[in-house]
Amino acid sequence: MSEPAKQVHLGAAFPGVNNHTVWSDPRSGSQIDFSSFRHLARTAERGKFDFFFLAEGLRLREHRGKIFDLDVVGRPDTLPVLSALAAVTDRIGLAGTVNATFNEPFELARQFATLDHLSGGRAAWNVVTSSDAFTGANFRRGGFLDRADRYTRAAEFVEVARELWDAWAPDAVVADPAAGVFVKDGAIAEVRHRGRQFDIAARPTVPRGPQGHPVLIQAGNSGDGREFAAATADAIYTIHAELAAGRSFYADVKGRLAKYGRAPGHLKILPQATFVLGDTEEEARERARHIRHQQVSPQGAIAQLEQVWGRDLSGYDPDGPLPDVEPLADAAGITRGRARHQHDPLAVARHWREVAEARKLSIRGLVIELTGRHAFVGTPGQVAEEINTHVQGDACDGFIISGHLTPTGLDEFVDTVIPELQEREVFRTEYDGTTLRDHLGLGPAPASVR
Ligand SMILES: Cc1cc2nc3c(=O)[nH]c(=O)nc-3n(C[C@H](O)[C@H](O)[C@H](O)COP(=O)(O)O)c2cc1C
Repeated sequence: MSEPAKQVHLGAAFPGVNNHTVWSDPRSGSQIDFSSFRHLARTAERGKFDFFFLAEGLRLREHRGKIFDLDVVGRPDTLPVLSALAAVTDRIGLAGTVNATFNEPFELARQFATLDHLSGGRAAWNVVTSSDAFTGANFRRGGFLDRADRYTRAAEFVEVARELWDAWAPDAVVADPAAGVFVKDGAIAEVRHRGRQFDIAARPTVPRGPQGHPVLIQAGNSGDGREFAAATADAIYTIHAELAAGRSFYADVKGRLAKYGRAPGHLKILPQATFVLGDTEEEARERARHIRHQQVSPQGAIAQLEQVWGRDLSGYDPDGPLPDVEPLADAAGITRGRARHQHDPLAVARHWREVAEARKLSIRGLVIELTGRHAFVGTPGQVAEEINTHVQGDACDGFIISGHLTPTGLDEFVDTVIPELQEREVFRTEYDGTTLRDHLGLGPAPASVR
């Protein structure tokens, strides 16, 4: 008998604070009103998604000394939004991105345990590790973390959070009126932790949550990031959505699990992806072309070029060729906050020149060509088939997907692609369990050590 097909896992990301979110479209709604978050979360729940997902940005991006206002700017805080969504959804997981560099374990463990209670076991924490000084200047530590330390801090952070989540015995609350006892004697441990990053003695105030430990997601790509995920996380949010790149990432990360006593199924690999649908493939491609032009405006193309070149290029024509001047070697500084292409601008510029020359592309054409996200483009059947090919081909376990429009960008996917996946028997038609751990097939959290 052949093996049963792997089940596809899906997260629904609220469109981000980046140029992939098309805010200029007349159909685009509020980025801030609760009704937008509610619409998207409920749509994803109607589609039986595993979870709804919010990213986090802690500092507004600046470009050439000004707030970068070509993309969406500004977002409400993640945890209150997810807490409010817990009240208007029943089953879907609620995943929030929160930084391990600038927060404290006691506060964060308490907040996620609370979300887990409010949602009946649907909380997930996406642990991110951005450590740049620009963002760090927001915080009372006044500084930031050496980049090399970002995962040692994250690992110690998660270790402490787990001790805090385990501090209440599962049966701590007895509420026995006859005996006059509310909490069992000795059932709430004091957590004492002395490490390089944290030195605390704490007795958590929130009882153990329904999931024990909220689901942990990790977003990061380096070797250290992969190792941290293999040791610690339940899922990875990755950028490797192309089939070949996905396969090699998948093999690499799943191959790291055994040494931590973990099985391949314990860590789900979920690349980010987007989609464009049409009644025919040609219509979908035409729509995708239109969306890319909405995402990369003429000014946006110049701004992205300036990020790589590290200098003012406002005098160049976006519909003309690449600048004849070379990038400044030290491009860091023209854009502050989360920006792409900062690592090796000279190499990026070389590659961009080669592509522009080979394909005879203007500045804007090149940026459109090279800065898109992985997109599934086609009819609903084609998109479902491609998603399934990635999952069955061990390039991933599913995707965290986002549409281009807030908040209705996912409607079409839920109405047309989800039924195609269900028809192929690779995606649930109903939720089997009640918790996010159930949806992801993770089994219970490690039992409390108490
Ligand atoms: C797919 C993906 C999504 C991410 N989302 C966020 C985010 O929402 N907020 C944030 O501060 N950092 C985010 N990050 C940044 C990571 O936490 C991390 O700082 C960065 O990837 C550097 O770590 P690395 O060297 O291991 O890749 C994301 C990273 C990836 C790969």
